[in-house]
Amino acid sequence: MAKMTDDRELILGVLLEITRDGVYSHIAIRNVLEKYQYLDKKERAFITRVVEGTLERMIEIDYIINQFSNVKVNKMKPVIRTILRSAVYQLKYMDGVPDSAVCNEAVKLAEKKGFRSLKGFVNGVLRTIARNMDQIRYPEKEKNPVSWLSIHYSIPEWMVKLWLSEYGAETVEKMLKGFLEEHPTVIRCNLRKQSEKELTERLRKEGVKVEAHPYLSYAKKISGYDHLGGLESFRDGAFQVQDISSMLVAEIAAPQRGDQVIDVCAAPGGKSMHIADLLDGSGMVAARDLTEYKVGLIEENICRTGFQNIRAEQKDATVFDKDSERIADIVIADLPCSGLGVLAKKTDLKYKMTKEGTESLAKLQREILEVVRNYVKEGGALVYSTCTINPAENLENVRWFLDNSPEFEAEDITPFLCGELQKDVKEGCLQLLPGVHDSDGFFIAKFRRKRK
Ligand SMILES: C[S@@+](CC[C@H](N)C(=O)[O-])C[C@H]1O[C@@H](n2cnc3c(N)ncnc32)[C@H](O)[C@@H]1O
Repeated sequence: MAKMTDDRELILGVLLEITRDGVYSHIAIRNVLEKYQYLDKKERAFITRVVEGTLERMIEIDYIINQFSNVKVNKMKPVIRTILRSAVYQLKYMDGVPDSAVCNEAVKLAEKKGFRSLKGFVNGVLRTIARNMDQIRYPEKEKNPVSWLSIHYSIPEWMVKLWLSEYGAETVEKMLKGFLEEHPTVIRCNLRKQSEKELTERLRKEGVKVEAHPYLSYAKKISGYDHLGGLESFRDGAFQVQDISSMLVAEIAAPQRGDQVIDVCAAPGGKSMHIADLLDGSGMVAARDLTEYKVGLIEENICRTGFQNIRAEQKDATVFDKDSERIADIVIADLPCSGLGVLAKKTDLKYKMTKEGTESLAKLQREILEVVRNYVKEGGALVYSTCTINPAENLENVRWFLDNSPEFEAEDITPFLCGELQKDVKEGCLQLLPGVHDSDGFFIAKFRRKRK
């Protein structure tokens, strides 16, 4: 039992780092699991599940707490608020943990953290919630769809409104459900290292379950392994973890032997490595990013695969690089964005991103596009992509770009896609939606510099 208390204290620490101190959830979770390597598999899984689940369901959890507590969540001390949140997650979503244990452990933890005087409060709120879990009053779906969707799927109201106006209620609900579903790991076979068939056989020998992905033959869904670092095939660089949506960028870029490619925002290097692979040892990919740290991440990936036709460079994409003027057959602009298409993977992002944040990112994207279009040679291509489902960062930016860049024309990406995706191409571009497509939310457009 003492061990469980320790786990809950670790959970509290991680959640505070994320919600109070602004640390990214994947980093906070990775740090704690690395620091406490002696924890067994079950404890590690418990910590990960409670942290991620609490973040995933935090809007609903706060709504429940507010219904039964006189002190509202936003008035509580961060430690108490966080203890209550993770306890309510366990009460509502983890059948395997008895309610009494959840309440007792939360009370003990409050005392251990110096809140002896609030033990009664924590106990009272949690026991009332445990008793009334079936009696919670939610907003009515028909009368107040925005609140209902927001609370039911724990998505901020401003995001629900944004998507309702663009995609309609039925699609939005599919998307929100999609964010909460578990997704298998998707990998890309490094074709230069082996065929997809050879990789599948190798992975199966290592005990991994491998399934085909419907959108691309060399993409696979894998499961049933402990951790990636434990697989020799991964350490050898036989494959790359990459969502299918990201793989489509290189497919749509369609590099030809000997092409010069500049990827202006490349870290950690997924799309650059993919293009280097498709170039089959020829040409060159300049994989750039802003900081030394990010460039280091690209270098690690280059090292792992051993590819020779790619180099990492530290360059600010908003600053014009004279040496790159009109030299690229392909420029990849996979730009910093609000990330609203990957909320399933980045559980804390929905609380950190704001409407204003999306607006300034849309501006930054325009600023970068204005600079990097100059690197595309005559007849060359510029591929623009984001991992968001915010129209202002996607189709609206495409329209803006075409209006302001008469030397470019839109290129229809339909021929580069499988039949299932071709029907979703709009104005030559593809908007993938989580829960609707078998992928993250993602956007891809392609422009070509006209020949004179
Ligand atoms: C969407 S991520 C790129 C993901 C990458 N293309 C891949 O497939 O692995 C956007 C990247 O833009 C970088 N970035 C942000 N501002 C930048 C700038 N001014 N110049 C260059 N890179 C920038 C970020 O560091 C981040 O790595």
